[in-house]
Amino acid sequence: MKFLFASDSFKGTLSSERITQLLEAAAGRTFPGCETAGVPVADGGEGTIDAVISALNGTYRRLTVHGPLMEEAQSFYGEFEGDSAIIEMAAASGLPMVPADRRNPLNTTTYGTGELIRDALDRGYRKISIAIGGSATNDGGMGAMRALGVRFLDDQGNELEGRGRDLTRVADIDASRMHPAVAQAGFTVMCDVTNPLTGPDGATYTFGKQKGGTPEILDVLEGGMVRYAALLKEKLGVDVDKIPGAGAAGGLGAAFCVFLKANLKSGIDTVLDLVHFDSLLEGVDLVITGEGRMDWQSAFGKVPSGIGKRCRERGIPVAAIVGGMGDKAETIFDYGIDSIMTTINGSMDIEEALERAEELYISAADRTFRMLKAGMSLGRK
Ligand SMILES: Nc1ncnc2c1ncn2[C@@H]1O[C@H](COP(=O)(O)OP(=O)(O)O)[C@@H](O)[C@H]1O
Ligand SMILES: O=C(O)[C@H](O)COP(=O)(O)O
Repeated sequence: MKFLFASDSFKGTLSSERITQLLEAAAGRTFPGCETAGVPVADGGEGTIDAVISALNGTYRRLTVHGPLMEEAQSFYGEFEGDSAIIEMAAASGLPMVPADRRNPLNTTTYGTGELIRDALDRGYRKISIAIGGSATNDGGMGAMRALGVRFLDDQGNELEGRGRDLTRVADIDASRMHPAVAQAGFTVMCDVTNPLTGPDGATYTFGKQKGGTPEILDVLEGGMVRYAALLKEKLGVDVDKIPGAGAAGGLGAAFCVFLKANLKSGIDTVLDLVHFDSLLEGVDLVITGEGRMDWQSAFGKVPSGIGKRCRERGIPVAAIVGGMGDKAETIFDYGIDSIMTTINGSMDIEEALERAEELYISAADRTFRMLKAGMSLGRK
């Protein structure tokens, strides 16, 4: 019996690596002597640098940047031998960095992510991967581009800060003062979702609510984002609106396409390739994956859908252990995931679930393995 563990982190509560440790212990309790392997994975959101640094022996560079509300924030990116670096936008502009009562995508900015890129360029890195997702922002990437020298102007010629609310004001773009090293560098962008920039499946209406957007705020931001997309097309000649991934991280994907001439890739597929996931599947009987919350968004390129796709191609069953389930979580059954177990095991509010994350995960892991063991005896009589 061989199990492979490859779960996304549970945002803000459990890292991918910790989940692997908990699964290894639980597997041994129900299947003593079973063979297990684990690999940290991520899809572009929080935890992507950790997964890639552990797979490729990178090191962390730590620095101070501006967080999502322009506050001072400690951040980091990953450095590798040669001239490669990996940046995770969630490490500078991520949702957990904003206290719940201050979350409002009109006010947040990706400026800090631009500062990370600027630092990497200044230190000579020219092959830069940027993982995007898990953001607190819906600014179309204006903040990040401003940190790299692009000026976004209102109809009076005043420079805008590059927060979400500026999407409704931006009337002109001046990219002439872009950091000179941008032109010498190659950027690969790892998106955690495949959503377009605008529309019902776009950045604002899909992910704006979790960033604190009320229906009224989302309507304002969507109006601004439509305007912004038209301006990018008019001033820079690039039509990003329908590119898959342009809507990742509140439209940061779109800005990277336009200003950095970046290729947008699936974050999970890129990470799975980097950790040689396909070869890890050799001889595996069952894979366990998961994420903090599984819902209809999970099929848009998140960890479970990426893992499910590769396992289904090889006929390997996949069980998911997730914190909670939301709307249409069962859609994931069409993407190679065979079952979903939640860690929340009784009536409790989300705060309690987050506080007791590890204990609840252990219980769910034990229940999962017991269920698998029971399933193995089916048809034996
Ligand atoms: N231990 C947990 N138990 C229940 N829900 C959790 C837990 N950890 C995170 N979550 C929920 O998961 C949500 C984030 O989803 P997750 O799948 O981890 O991130 P992402 O969608 O960025 O990949 C959080 O808003 C939180 O409500
Ligand atoms: O808006 C974003 O940051 C993402 O691309 C999706 O966010 P999530 O991974 O935090 O749900």
